Amino acid sequence: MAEKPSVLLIESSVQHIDHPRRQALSENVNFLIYDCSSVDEFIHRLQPGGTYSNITAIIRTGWLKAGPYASHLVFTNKSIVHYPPSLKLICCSGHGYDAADIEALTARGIWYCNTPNACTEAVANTGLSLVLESFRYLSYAQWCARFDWQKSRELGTKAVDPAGMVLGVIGMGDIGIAIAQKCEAALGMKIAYQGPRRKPDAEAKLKGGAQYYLDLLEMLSVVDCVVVAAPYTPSTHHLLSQREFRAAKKTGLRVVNIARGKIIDEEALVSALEAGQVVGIGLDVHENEPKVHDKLRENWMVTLLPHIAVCSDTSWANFEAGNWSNLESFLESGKPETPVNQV
Ligand SMILES: O=C(O)C(=O)CO
Repeated sequence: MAEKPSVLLIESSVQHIDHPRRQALSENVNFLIYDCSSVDEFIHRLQPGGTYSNITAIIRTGWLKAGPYASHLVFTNKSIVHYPPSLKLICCSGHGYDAADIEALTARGIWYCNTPNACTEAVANTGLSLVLESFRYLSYAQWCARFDWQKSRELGTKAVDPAGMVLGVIGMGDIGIAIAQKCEAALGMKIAYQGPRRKPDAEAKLKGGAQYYLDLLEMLSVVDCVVVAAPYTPSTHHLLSQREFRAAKKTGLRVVNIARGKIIDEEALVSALEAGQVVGIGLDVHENEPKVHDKLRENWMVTLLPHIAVCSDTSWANFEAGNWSNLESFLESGKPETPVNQV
């Protein structure tokens, strides 16, 4: 009888476990549980004769930012060069895959799968709340309710309702569209978007359509709030910086980021906030996570979250289902369902 393929599970401390499906899979594969205390130990176990030397797949059930192994960058070239020839598939929960070296994996003939759409709803809900926060400063109001009721009275002249205002979405992918739909439907906002190409299909998903801008500065000069929903790549590094904040409308720009922290130059954001070019901020992601910029922490116009846009049991159930579907499809046909690369 042929030996069952070995699958290494990198479990997250936060996860939703579908026991029957996992049990069914364990009849066909031999699950190994990742319990290395460092990347060096992981590399050691990948060597011939090591516990992980003949694995076929790695499944990371939490997304790259979560769980006890968050700092183990096991999908970068430091580890990839040591992967055994048997390894053909990596499945990782989450939407973004900037923390994995896709080029090096492809060159080694290894599929890499994310779980597209598993967390679109969760991240878009967070985007919607941060957009509202950036206009209404409710996290500050909550602080006032707890510690200084009287201070909250100033909000009567400072907070603004977003109905009729323009939201500019950078990156009109699934998550960008979902945020735009929610902000249009719930807050009555008009939608503009920027990206490398016009997306008529996305525009058709919005009742009032959406105005496309190829040029970011042009879009920033007309929007009241900008939400970053683009992937992090070398070309989106510090996409929003001094020059972009200077292009903002004189009434001030609100800035929301649910994508990746390094897309915004945080020093430039702080300067723009201090100069009044930016008048409201909602950040789920930060330039140097888990560090949060001190000047942002201190400012009442800023709502800060610890990269939790994705965190709901709904997302975790979807993550797990997506990973198992990819593994099952790979075992059946040699090709997973949602690879981000072609091998
Ligand atoms: O899924 C991801 O990549 C996230 O960072 C969600 O917040």
